[in-house]
Amino acid sequence: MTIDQLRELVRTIPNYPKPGIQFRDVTTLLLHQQGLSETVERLAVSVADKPDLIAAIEARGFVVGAALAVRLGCGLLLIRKDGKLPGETIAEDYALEYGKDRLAMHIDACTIGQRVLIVDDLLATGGTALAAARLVRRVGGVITGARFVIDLPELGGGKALRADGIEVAALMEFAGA
Ligand SMILES: O=P(O)(O)OC[C@H]1O[C@H](OP(=O)(O)OP(=O)(O)O)[C@H](O)[C@@H]1O
Ligand SMILES: Nc1ncnc2[nH]cnc12
Repeated sequence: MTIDQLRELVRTIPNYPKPGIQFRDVTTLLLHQQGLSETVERLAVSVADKPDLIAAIEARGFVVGAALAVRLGCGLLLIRKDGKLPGETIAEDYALEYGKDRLAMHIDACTIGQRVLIVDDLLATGGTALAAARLVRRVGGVITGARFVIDLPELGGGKALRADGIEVAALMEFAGA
């Protein structure tokens, strides 16, 4: 499949969850057998250096992150919305395109020096991915990069991550907020 064909599988829902937001809905891409496997394969070949762990961000990032971890042969670190993990956690607040939230991870999910790739379905302002990077770094993990299915470049997430020294790639872009 071409990138344009993959792009056509992403549905756009206007004014969700708030007026003015063009919601890029990856669930329609996930429904498509070939679209899903092509997405995972394209992400996999974009990773030159296999990390120890993939840090996948709740909720949509879990889907892509888990599939990519199996394909690359690495472990999966779950970054969850605060209050969902049973063990001892650390947490970071962040802002996103349509609100704010708090992410958490188990304090023992990553050891000092482990190499961690951040994975999510979509990059907008970068607030979520940067909060995930802060969590991993707080326990001594090394961020090797970040991968997304979709980038909304006008929201500046790519620039913000690169300014933090994180290597970033996404499979496709959508214009506008
Ligand atoms: O770059 P940012 O501006 O931080 O936005 C990107 C984040 O927003 C979406 O998640 P959302 O918080 O809507 O959660 P969900 O996956 O649980 O629906 C998306 O899946 C990313 O995690
Ligand atoms: N426009 C958007 N569509 C889907 N998920 C998002 N997360 C942040 N902004 C988003």
